[in-house]
Amino acid sequence: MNGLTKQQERAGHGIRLRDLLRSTQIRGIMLVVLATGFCLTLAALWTITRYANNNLELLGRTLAYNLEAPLVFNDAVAVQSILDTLATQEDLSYVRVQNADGTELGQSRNDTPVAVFMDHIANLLLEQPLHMQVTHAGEVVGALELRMQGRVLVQFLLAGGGLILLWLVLGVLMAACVSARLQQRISRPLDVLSEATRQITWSRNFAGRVPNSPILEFNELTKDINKLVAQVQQWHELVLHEKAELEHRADHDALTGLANRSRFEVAMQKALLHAMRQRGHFALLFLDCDGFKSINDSFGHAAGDQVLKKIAKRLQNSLRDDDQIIRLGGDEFAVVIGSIRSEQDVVRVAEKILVRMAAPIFLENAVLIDLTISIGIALYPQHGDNTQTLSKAADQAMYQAKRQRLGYALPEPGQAHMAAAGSVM
Ligand SMILES: Nc1nc2c(ncn2[C@@H]2O[C@H](COP(=O)(O)OP(=O)(O)OP(=O)(O)O)[C@@H](O)[C@H]2O)c(=O)[nH]1
Repeated sequence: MNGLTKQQERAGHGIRLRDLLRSTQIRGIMLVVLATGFCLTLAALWTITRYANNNLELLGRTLAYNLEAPLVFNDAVAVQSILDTLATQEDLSYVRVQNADGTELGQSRNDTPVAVFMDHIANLLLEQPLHMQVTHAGEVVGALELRMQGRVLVQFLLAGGGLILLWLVLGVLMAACVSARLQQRISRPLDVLSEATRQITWSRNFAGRVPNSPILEFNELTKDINKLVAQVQQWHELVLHEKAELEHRADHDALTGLANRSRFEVAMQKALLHAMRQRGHFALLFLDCDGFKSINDSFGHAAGDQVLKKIAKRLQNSLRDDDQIIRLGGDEFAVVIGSIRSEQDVVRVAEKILVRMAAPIFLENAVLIDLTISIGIALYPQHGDNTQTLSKAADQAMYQAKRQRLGYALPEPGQAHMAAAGSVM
């Protein structure tokens, strides 16, 4: 992993688009620069070589014209004088003049190291030495042999090399500029796109959307991603909704919407813990309808269901929001009331419930039902210090209330039998 950036680690081990674009750009521009430099050099070399060869021939003709008279008179001094003058003025490295018999009448040679070096370069490119005859009135009077120095050629090569180097530097600078521009115009929108996608995935914020891109293709991709995110969002919301519904169904009663038996232990533990911490009290009420079976038998199961729903509603209306109402099953309900200060508080609640339950229940088909309920009350810590003992105490009190038609009952302090209805500890 050494040498890899965090983004590379995240993206795996592939090359980044930005780097790929940059290297492709630089390679492309370098290739163009080198190719054009090479072609230009070839064209220029060809031109200069042709020019130099023509120049050599022109020089030969000029010399031949000037040497015509001295050669007719076989005047070696005049020949040498012309050679000295012309060879130093022109770019010549070697000139030799012979008369018609082949006798040498004059010679000029530049032997300096620079001239010798340039001579070698000129020999590579030019067709030399140039041999030329000197004629007079149609007769050959002598011959010339001459070579160019190649100074101009070397100057051209140096200048050309410098230009190519400059061209290369400019090419690299151009590549860097183009690459930076590309990064701005392609990589940045792509970075924005991938960052937004990553944010949505990581934060699971499916309400988020990828912003539009100035590049058409990226924009199409953005639209597709956003469509996909919208679908995922819908799916996610559906899953969340179903999950919530399943969770609700798991601990709620389908008929009344109250918490079901699975919540009873949780509610009791919560109330116990709170009361123990606060050194306070709480109450458990067990409620059971009297003769509910006869309602089912007389009016049908659907009517029984309606009655159970009304009872649940009346219980909710009689209690505070933070009191837990649980349907234990059938016609049995439990109520856990926290923050009880005294027994009178619970008694008042039980009486309030009984008053509400005493009102007749009207069913849809104009059936009127009179229903009574029995309530058993147990208080923490007086009647038990855990769920089991409190449940047992409340249950026994409820049966006591039912048997004696008391409405509600509490266990007597320190006794196995139940307290009488309305008794105060
Ligand atoms: N309609 C309806 N009836 C139910 C439901 N659950 C249980 N029951 C019925 O409720 C009745 C409860 O009967 P019991 O436990 O004998 O209660 P009861 O008739 O009130 O008798 P006591 O409690 O002794 O007064 C049974 O007939 C059950 O079939 C329900 O969800 N809907």
